[in-house]
Amino acid sequence: MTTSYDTRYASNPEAVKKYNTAELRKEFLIDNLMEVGKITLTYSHYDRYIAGSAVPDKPIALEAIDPLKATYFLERREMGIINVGDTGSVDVDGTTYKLDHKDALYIGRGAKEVIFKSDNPQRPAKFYLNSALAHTSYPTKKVSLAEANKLELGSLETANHRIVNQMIIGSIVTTCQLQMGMTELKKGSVWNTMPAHVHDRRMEVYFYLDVPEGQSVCHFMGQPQETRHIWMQNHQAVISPPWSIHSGSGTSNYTFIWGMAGENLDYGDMDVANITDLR
Ligand SMILES: O=C[C@H](O)[C@@H](O)CC(=O)C(=O)O
Ligand SMILES: [Zn+2]
Repeated sequence: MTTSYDTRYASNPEAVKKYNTAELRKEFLIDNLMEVGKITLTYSHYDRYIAGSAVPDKPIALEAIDPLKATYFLERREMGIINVGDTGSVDVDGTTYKLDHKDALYIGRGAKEVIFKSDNPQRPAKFYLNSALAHTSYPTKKVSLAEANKLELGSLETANHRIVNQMIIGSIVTTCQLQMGMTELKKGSVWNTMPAHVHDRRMEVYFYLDVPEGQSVCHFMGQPQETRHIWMQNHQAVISPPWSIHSGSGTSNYTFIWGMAGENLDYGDMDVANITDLR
């Protein structure tokens, strides 16, 4: 089996208050990404968002999984892809999109045949995948890291100097629900998304990468006055419910990919939690 999936139901913040470490990780952590020769997917019932990966040692086709009850994966969905490995390509209904390290691809609803390939199977492409429901079909488009809309946030003094690369975002690609990008922390900065925020109208998934060997990222989640943490390793992802903050602090600098979907497409529509009010 090249494709496997795992289902995560939505949980109530009142129930999550009582979770121990193992329960919290089982519910929110995605720790089976980037397996060579496989497509691994997590289907979250928050906005029916799917996060996963495809690492082709030989060409791998995207197949519909049972919970979609669809004849092909993108029958009612759109997809965003960011390559965090070596150069590869994605064939979408016969058109080849070459993706270098950190390039993104948006695929609109209705694409029937999606095939993942690596240029060199010894050094495979590592495609991180996010997918949301789509009400209509918008054109497929590649977005390189150079084409991203860049926001410089934070400062070295507060250990959160970082560049937010907005890649799959309104001004660059038209999507139904999906927004994706990659935030790179500068050397000496370890905090992401601080001050933290929630957006109850959108769920979000964070995928951590560029975490050096022997280092980790401590990811903070929960309602702003009821936070919990999940220690995360390189190439792991975490589901952020709409009611949760999503912020992290690393033992070094690192990068992460954020992806979200829900009620609106307004990136700046966040409810920021004051740092001194966090509990
Ligand atoms: O809703 C937006 C997302 O949480 C991220 O884009 C935030 C982020 O990359 C950062 O502050 O570093
Ligand atoms: Zn957010």
